[in-house]
Amino acid sequence: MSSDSERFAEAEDGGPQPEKHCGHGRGGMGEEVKRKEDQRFITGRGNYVDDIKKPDMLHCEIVRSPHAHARIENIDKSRALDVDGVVAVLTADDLREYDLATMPTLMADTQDVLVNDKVKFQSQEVAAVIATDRYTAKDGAQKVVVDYDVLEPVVDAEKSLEDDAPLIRDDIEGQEDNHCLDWETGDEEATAEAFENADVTVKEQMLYQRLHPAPIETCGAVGDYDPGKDKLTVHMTSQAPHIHRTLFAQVSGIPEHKIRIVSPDVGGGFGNKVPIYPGYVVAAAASYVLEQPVKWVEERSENIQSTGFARDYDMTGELAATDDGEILAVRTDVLADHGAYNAVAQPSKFPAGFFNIFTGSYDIDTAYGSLTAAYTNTAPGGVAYRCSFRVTEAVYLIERMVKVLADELGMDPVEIRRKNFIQPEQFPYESPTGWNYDSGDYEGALDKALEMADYDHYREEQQRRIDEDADTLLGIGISSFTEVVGAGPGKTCDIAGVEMFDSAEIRVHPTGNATVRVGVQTQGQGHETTFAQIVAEELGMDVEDITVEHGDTDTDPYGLGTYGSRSTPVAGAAAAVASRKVREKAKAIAANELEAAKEDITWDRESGEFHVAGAPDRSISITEIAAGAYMNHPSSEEPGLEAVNYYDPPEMTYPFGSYIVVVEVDRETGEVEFEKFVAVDDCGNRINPMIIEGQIHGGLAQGIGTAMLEHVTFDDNGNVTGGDFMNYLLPTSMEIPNFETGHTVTPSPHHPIGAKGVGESPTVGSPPAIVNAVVDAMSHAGITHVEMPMTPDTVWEKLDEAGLATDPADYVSLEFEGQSSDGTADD
Ligand code: PCD
Ligand SMILES: [Cu+]
Repeated sequence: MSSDSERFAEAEDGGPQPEKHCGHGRGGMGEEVKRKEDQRFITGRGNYVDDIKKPDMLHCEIVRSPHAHARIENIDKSRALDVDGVVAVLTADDLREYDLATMPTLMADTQDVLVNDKVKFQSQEVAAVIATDRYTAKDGAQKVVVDYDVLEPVVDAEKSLEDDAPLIRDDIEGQEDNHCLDWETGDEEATAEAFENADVTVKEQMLYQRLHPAPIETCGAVGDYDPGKDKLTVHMTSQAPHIHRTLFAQVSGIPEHKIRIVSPDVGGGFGNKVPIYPGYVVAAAASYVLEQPVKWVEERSENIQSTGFARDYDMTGELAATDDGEILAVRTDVLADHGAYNAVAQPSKFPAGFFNIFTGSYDIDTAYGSLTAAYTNTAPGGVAYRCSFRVTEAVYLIERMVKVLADELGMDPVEIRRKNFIQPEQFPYESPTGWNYDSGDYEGALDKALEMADYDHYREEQQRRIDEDADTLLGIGISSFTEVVGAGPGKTCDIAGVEMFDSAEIRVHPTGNATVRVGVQTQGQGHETTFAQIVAEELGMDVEDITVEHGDTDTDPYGLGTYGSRSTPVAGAAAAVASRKVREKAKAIAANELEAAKEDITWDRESGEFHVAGAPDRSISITEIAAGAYMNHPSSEEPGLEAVNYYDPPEMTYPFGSYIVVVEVDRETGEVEFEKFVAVDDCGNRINPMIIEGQIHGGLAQGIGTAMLEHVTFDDNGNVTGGDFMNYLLPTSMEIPNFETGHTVTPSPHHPIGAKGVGESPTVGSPPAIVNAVVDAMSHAGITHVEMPMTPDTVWEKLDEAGLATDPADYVSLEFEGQSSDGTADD
């Protein structure tokens, strides 16, 4: 560990800490503490929204449109109301009375809670049936008769922008076509000039297909209005409870202090649980109106078909370079499908998210990007699926283009990266599109990955197979990505106007243990462990003596929630700063107890104790100090021992990594198998290496799903043809290879404990490595790109195009050998 920790000096009393804290054994920074929360999860004692039971609780089922585009002519509730046990049927007309027929999206568009007039995507929410149990609610939902005037749908962004496309948003005044927004970044003229003067230019079009984040737990809510206290409690699957409370207050007119949002255990979020969905509003509104708790929980296909999708960026990338591989400029143009409403989930001043980080890990002088977004008759979305607001799309673009350029120049993709990397001494580095990278050592991570992957050996093996015309081809793909995570600062990043800071509150109790409350919300990341580790490190406490709470707006300090890998960069910083505030006060109490001056008290990180300078034997632990704070507090201080910090980050953090993937491509079937999968990540100082390892494994699995299997598809009638797990293919353990992980440590210079986020890195970084590998297997025959998901038929078509496919006739005759023409075995 020493070489890592030598990279930075430990600032006096609390600067960035070495990666592994020499094992003082209290479960602080760098220790592989087992996850505290797993005790309840693995013994079946988790408490998810659907586990919540309330006396007199009603159940809600949503009636959804079978059509993608249709005007509602009539809704007949009567047969549903006749069903025994059905209590109410709600439509937009009922919600309008309470001003709840529509709700704002995160980008300030207006979305129907229940369809007001016109259905705009298949599975849109039309009516809600409330009944005494879920089965009765479902029976009732089937008896709601809706008359639709079916309209022509358009589910393709390019077609939706054609002149004769049907108008989707006739509810927006003055809207005459399906154009949603335009955006641009960088210097168009300078970029055009660089392209004109370059030795070489390359261009490639690539679709980052529509994906579904697919958490194990679907979305759900229990609305619970208490007329006695005039208070509305909503238990819901939320990645951002506080901002959801603020939005609920703004939409409903109920004062914010009369609303409590509780996010209990959440079974995966992945960005899917950032937006507000109509179901939440309906459950809350129904409980308010009926004065009884109302539960709504989605089914799987409802979740896939109607909640926030991700990506759907059709991108054109271009690079301009010198003959010897120096990249001079990047240009990109994007056609984005935003679905029926502009409901992308990102800071409000960033209509294309953080896509303009598309210069990646490279020191490129000139860049220009433009984007057009369109409305289509598909569910709204553009959520940051394991992605810091479109950084995934940006990383895919640049890492694919670097491979395209390397092939064009006949250069090794390693060499071209080395030639263009931003160098360690260039940090802080300002990119041509205005990003301020905090720190990085890209070559260090790549070198480590190359060594782990046995790169040279696989290059030789690749050539051998080409020379010998072998049945399988080998491909080696690299991705050296940079992420940008930890939104704020508040002055540039906000959600619905609220600045993106985060918070932590620490209360040390009289007997020496502590409760920590944070404004972020875990969905499986292990915050109950890692936040306790930060406080244990900073206060010299044992990790077992610290309980972390989150997800209750009545008790936790206000925060913006967990997504965009922001918990560690922002709330993690708040936890460290709050701890240091407690430590300051602890010094005053220590001085009182030890009968010394406060200025003479120092804190020793190793022992976790406070002592009088120059007299290490006169020391006192945080437990004794806690007692002193309540039982013998100095007159200079208030009693008690607690602190709160609201942290507005000065900058985001820039984790990075290098992934190397080796694949074998079967020339006969187009099947791709993973030979080797190496992932080297750098997230600065590491809190819990075991949790990080888990984060990387999970995220790589999702990267493989993206590259190989997943796609939400539609037919021309607007039917979702990829809307259930029979058709939307998630990877299982069968498809996942053995991962070899490694790390380097480049601390964030501005973060109180030198940490950067890591949760998204593997999903952001791996798809281009995988695609680069498959392309690499065929690039000697002129193939420059393969679209995701790279199913066997997609790959086989490319093999065929390149003249590399084994004759399909051989394949067919082999298959039917020994069989008679009617398909029965002839023995
Ligand atoms: N340096 C460092 C960093 C980090 N860490 C750790 O790791 C984790 C993570 O972190 P981060 O990066 O900060 O992040 P967060 O914020 O916490 O989280 C978030 C992420 O996370 C991930 N992961 C996960 N896991 C799980 N289990 N589940 C889930 O759901 C999930 N999701 C996903 C996503 S998608 Mo978005 O929302 O789309 O935007 S974003 C995201 C945590 O526990 C922490 O503490 C450590 O240790 N160290
Ligand atoms: Cu994205």
